Amino acid sequence: MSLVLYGENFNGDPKSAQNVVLRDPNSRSLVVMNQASGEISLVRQIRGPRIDSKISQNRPRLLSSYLCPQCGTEVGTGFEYESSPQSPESKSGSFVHRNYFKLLEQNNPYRSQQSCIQGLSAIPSTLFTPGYYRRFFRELSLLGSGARGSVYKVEHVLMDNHLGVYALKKIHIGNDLSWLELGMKEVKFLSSLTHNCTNLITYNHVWLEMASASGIVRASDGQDALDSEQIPCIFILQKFCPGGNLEEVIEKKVFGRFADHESSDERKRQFRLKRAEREAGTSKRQGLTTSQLLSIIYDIASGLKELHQMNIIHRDLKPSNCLLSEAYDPDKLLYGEKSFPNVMIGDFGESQICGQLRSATGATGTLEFTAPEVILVNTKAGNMSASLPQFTFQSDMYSLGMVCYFLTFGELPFMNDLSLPQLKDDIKSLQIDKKFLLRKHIDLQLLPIDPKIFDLIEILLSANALERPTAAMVTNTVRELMGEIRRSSDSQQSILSSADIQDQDQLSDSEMDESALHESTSIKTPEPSSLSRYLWDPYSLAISIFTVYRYGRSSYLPFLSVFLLGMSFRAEYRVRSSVLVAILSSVNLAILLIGTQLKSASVIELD
Ligand SMILES: Nc1ncnc2c1ncn2[C@@H]1O[C@H](COP(=O)(O)OP(=O)(O)OP(=O)(O)O)[C@@H](O)[C@H]1O
Repeated sequence: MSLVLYGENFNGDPKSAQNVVLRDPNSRSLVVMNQASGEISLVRQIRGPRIDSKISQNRPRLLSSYLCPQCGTEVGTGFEYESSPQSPESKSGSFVHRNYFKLLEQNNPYRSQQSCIQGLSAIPSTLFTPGYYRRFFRELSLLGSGARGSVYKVEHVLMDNHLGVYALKKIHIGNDLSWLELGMKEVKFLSSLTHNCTNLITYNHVWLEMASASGIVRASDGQDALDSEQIPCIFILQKFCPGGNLEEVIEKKVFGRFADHESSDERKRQFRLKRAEREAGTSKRQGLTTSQLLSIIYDIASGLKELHQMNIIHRDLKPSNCLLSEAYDPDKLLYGEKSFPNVMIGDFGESQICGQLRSATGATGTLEFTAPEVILVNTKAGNMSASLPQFTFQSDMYSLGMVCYFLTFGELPFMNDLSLPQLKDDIKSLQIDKKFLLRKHIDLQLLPIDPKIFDLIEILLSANALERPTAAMVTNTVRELMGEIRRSSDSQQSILSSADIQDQDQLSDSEMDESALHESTSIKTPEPSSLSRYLWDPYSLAISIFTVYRYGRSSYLPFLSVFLLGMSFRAEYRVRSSVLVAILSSVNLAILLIGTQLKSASVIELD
């Protein structure tokens, strides 16, 4: 997609044609590039309709006035620009041209000043872009650190204007071409995602720059050993996901576990809260609901499907590499039309093209999520790449199965603190079947879920790679399951609305899941309220008729009995009135027995 700017500035002379390379609706700014000179300038909207509101209404053309923030002159009154309506960015109102950050790099006046890296022999100095990071970005916070580098939340700043938030991965490569190669591998895969994928993290730009080595090597006294050192780094700018990673969200917000970095006050507060809930009997069952699980599995499988269609094997799929497009709130039921925020797969540092031979180092992704057939046991040094078991699309599907297991139980099927060889043995001998999963789910007293999810986990974690479904098959299965749940909740809702509107108001997501669970297991266990309806109602009717017939108006019992009968037909009193009807029938029975005994005693006396 491209935006073509025309209007006063475009007078038919192609030399003066301008391209909009970035549009930020928040600051009402456009960055425009002169096609002929490659020069970049920033303009801000001062008059006219808001650019985001109009674009979202699918109105392709706008008339606006813009101000040059540098000299303050009003420029381009009457600018019009067009946007392709199918562009995903145009829906959200923001737009970043694919080459925008590259264009900025070319506009960087410091590009030629590379004296500081002349001493480096291995990496050619022409590959560096000194000052680019400091000039165009402001570091907001550290998002996390992985095996190869740290990820920061950064704000893109141009001429003191804030133009969007990004995630920036900084990998210290030192003076080592092999590390550079590894870093570039990630970029190569990221850059093959040319279109905007809903379930894959897209990348914006990559460059090399010298950066502080602070925090990399610490001396024994805890001080930074390389504090003042500047070492070569690879910077990878990518889409920022505000919801954080799936591992933290599941552990902390779904299963209520404490994070390592949580303060002791916060731990105490959460502990007290849980204890109070337990004592008050209000503690909720833990776990995700069926619809939430399906939503996450669908997103990750869709991301994998896209990757596999591009012939790429991810190789390191795990919850910490799955990022959320917005924050998860346990009290929120809907995120747009979904039951969980959109999940995107990131970190392509281990990815490879299908068929490419594995390196002889035998490196795997994170062991717990790695398929048993690609785990190396007793690998001899010098083993040839070709003789090593190779990663496949099916090994990615196994990782998806392990992610599903983690989402369902909040833990993995391996013991903690295993040594590496023990863990490898456990992975190789792992046998997961539906019975085991059902048992575990019951033992952990988690929220009820549709057992078809256990079928899915079982088949994805199959020891035989050929039995595992493809990503496309998983998305189809999940879509069907979602449809079934929707249909069952629709029919349940229509029954409820005709039977009892109040009950319908209280129907929660988890109750819908419970009904789906009963339906699909075909063990038709009636819920308590319907049990009482079928058992108690005819019984209470009979007992009331008997009480009225027996006592007439001579006692208060018939009145009480009719009152309770009426209550038992109201859903919200059904359970309690059943107890009262039971008391009433016991009282009736007692009076009947005492009466019979008194009668027979008086007959004996008379005799
Ligand atoms: N695009 C992003 N948006 C928001 N947060 C991100 C983004 N990318 C990464 N993060 C955060 O930074 C953390 C570190 O990411 P990184 O990919 O470097 O390592 P990792 O996947 O956690 O570990 P490893 O390198 O061992 O695979 C992630 O766990 C995530 O919380």
